[in-house]
Amino acid sequence: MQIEALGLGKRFGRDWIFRDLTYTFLSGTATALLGPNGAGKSTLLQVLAAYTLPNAGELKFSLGSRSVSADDVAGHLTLCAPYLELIEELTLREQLHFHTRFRPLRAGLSAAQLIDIMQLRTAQHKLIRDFSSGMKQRVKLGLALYTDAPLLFLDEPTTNLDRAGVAWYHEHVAATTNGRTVLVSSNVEEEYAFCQASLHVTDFAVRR
Ligand SMILES: Nc1ncnc2c1ncn2[C@@H]1O[C@H](COP(=O)(O)OP(=O)(O)OP(=O)(O)O)[C@@H](O)[C@H]1O
Repeated sequence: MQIEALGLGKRFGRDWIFRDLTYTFLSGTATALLGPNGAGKSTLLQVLAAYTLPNAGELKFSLGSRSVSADDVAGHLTLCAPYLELIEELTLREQLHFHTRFRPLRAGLSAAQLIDIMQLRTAQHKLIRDFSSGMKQRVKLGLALYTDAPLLFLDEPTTNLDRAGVAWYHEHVAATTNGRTVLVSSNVEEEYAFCQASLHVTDFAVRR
C-alpha cells in the first residue's frame, strides 16, 4: 500500500507538532520515522494510520491502482505500539483465537504455529496478565508481524526485549517485511537498520 502525505500538519491546542509534511511512503518500502523524544514520531504514525485526524493537509492511500479511503485503512494495517494493550484476562491461546476471529494470519499459519514462532508454547495457557513485559512485547510483535496485512507499523518495537528478544525481532522482521509497506518509529538504530528510507520528523517541526 502507498501512503501519500500532502502538506500534512498536526497540532495539539496551539502547538504544531509537524507542519507542511509532504512525503510519499512507497509500497513495499520500509521507512524509519526518526527524531528525539517528543519530536512527534508516534503522533505522525497515528496520523498515517488514520487513527488521528490531521489538522492540515491530506492523506491518500492506495493499493495498486485502487484508492483506499481512510475509513478502510484499519483493515489493511497491523500495528505494534506501547500504547496498544493485550487483553490481560485472556490466556495466550485465547488471545490468539480472539485476534484471528477478526484478522487473518499470514497464509497457511495456524495460531498454534504462531505460538511456537513466539517461543511461548509453555506459556500458552497462562493469563496474559501474568506475562513478563518482554513476553507481552513478543506477543504484540508476533501478532503484528504475522497478521496478513500490507501495512505494518512498528512503534518502538524492541521495548522491553532482552538480547535474545532483539535477535528474535531481527529474524522475524526479515521473514515478514518483504513486499509490505513498513513504518518504524524509533530512535534505536538497531530497530530500524533494515529500513530502506528514513524521514526525520524534526525536518517538519515548527520553529517557535
Ligand atoms: N493527546 C495529546 N495531547 C496533547 N499533546 C500530545 C498528545 N499526544 C502527544 N502530544 C505531544 O506531542 C508531542 C510529540 O509526542 P510523540 O509521542 O508523538 O513524540 P515521539 O517522537 O513519539 O516521542 P518519544 O520518542 O518520547 O516516544 C509531545 O510534545 C507530546 O507531549
